[in-house]
Amino acid sequence: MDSLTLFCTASLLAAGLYWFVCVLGSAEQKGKHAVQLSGGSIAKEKVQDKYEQYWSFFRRPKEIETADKVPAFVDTFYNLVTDIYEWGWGQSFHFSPSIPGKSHRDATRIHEEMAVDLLNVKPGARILDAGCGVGGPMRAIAAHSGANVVGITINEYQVNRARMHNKKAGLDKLCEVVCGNFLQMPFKDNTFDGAYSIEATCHAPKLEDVYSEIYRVLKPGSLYVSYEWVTTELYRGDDPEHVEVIQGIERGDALPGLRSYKDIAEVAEKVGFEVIKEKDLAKPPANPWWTRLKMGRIAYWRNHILVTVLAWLGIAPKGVVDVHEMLFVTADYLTRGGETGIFTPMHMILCRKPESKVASSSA
Ligand SMILES: C=C(CC[C@@H](C)[C@H]1CC[C@H]2C3=CC[C@H]4[C@H](C)[C@@H](O)CC[C@]4(C)[C@H]3CC[C@]12C)C(C)C
Ligand SMILES: C[S@@+](CC[C@H](N)C(=O)[O-])C[C@H]1O[C@@H](n2cnc3c(N)ncnc32)[C@H](O)[C@@H]1O
Repeated sequence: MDSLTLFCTASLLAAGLYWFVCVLGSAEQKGKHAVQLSGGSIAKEKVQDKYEQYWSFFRRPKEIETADKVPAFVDTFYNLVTDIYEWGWGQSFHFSPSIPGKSHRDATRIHEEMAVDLLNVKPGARILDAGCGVGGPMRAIAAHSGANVVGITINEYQVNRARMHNKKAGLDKLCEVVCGNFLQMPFKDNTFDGAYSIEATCHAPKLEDVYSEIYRVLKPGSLYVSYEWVTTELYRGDDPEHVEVIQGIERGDALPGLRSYKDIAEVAEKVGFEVIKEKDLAKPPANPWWTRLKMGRIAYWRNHILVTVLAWLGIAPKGVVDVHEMLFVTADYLTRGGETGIFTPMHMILCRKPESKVASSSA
């Protein structure tokens, strides 16, 4: 081979590699590139062990049922998946109904804005995002409503990512991020003008514990909206296929046990909320939320090759390959959950904390 041919071949290979890794492998909102994949706050050499530890929770299901172990288990999960989510999905870690003619990004934003529109808050209001991830929804909501959003997440790596994104978006004056447990929040009673949670409270071992905390920090008369992950009225506990799909979703998404749609309003009322509205936003005429997952299949294969090569080269931590594989399988269970209609990630509930009762003079 003469030197010109060698030069051209090498240039083509380099351009091809650049395209495969940096263009195809970039995050939807350019938050993360494949070469930057990490295990969150976990040291590179410990990622594989932590992944094994994550799975051990499911080998000993009683452990997950022990409520006090759940936040640590969820924290480990988000160390493992946060970079992959940002890289392969974007900065909003949730689903939304697809909207014909609109991009995933627009459909996501519309779903987020709907939450704050339901809260009916004014610019300058202080609202809570319970389980804020890296803050995709928080930024969309702050920009749309002019409200000050305080987000809380159990995962410190997400706190740092969210703060960095807030600053980059010029929204750090409106958006604040706190590292903490939404089952015991570091906020004073009656201090928020509204609250929302998007696909986050499903991680709570007892819904009552997170709803009562949100109730405590809300000012009387203010509203709370949540998009909940639940099994629907079509789910049958005696159908082995249904059970397999739901268990697959629980294992791949760090869930201590999916709840039935019936439990949501019951718990909200139990902690003191008035339920104003409840609706499965996935029901027709909404278009399927799972088409985005299904359409991504070719990209997942490409991602898997990319992650395997990067781990082999020592650029990505070894355990990332297993985590990616787990997500690959989970995507399939989620799709089956959506297609069969036995599962929804967007059972919406809107509630109000009642106005304080005026003490009667005879009391
Ligand atoms: C609300 C939660 C998370 C919901 C979704 C944001 C994530 C659920 C499954 C995730 C993914 C599955 C497949 C991945 C794919 C194999 C990879 O190449 C790129 C990232 C995925 C698409 C990833 C992205 C995020 C999800 C869709 C839960 C945890 C309560
Ligand atoms: C699927 S993500 C959704 C994030 C965000 N709502 C979004 O839509 O982008 C779930 C979030 O809930 C948070 N979370 C789960 N359990 C928590 C807990 N006990 N305390 C605080 N945050 C928690 C996770 O850390 C993560 O940020």
